[in-house]
Amino acid sequence: MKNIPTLYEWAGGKEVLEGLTKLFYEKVLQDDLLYPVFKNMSAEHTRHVAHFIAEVFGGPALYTQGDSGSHAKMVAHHIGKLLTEEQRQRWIHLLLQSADELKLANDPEFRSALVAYLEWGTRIAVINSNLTDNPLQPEAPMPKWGWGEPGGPYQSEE
Ligand code: HEM
Repeated sequence: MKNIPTLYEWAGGKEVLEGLTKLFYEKVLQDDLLYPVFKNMSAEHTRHVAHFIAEVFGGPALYTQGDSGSHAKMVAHHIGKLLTEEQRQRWIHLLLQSADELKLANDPEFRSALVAYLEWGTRIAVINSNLTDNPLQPEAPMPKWGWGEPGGPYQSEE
């Protein structure tokens, strides 16, 4: 059987993902639709998002251990932000544009897994942005993303 790398390994690891989010948020801050949403983001935001994705993609615990983050803390950042579908689509568009510009792995399998994750993650972010309370318990596990299929429909925590 072939040795299948994690998405993290295939993407190129920590430096590649940090480079991706760095370029991405430079674009975000130039974008009329997203600038108002991100204008107050912290200096660490860019690296934290890279570390979150790295961990979800099967890499080391860069977000939960390195940054003292958790899935619930990440979700908390989106609560009440009232993000729109238009903003979500622009977010994905700029992220994928950054991936192309940086020549991230572009094989169909990797890009399919990446887009699937971004579709899932951004839709969850929009749902959470319309809530007033965090639906996650502090100890909720980090999501894990691999090469395969979602496995079932969205069902709320209620
Ligand atoms: C896969 C999708 C996403 C992931 C993995 C993600 C990840 C994160 C993480 C890890 C943080 C916390 C950063 C920190 O600790 O400093 C955060 C904050 C935030 N995210 Fe997301 N996010 C996603 C989608 C989105 C989308 C689609 C939007 C808006 C269109 C958005 C808007 C924000 C905002 C406004 C914050 C707070 C920024 C601040 O500190 O002012 N996120 N996100």
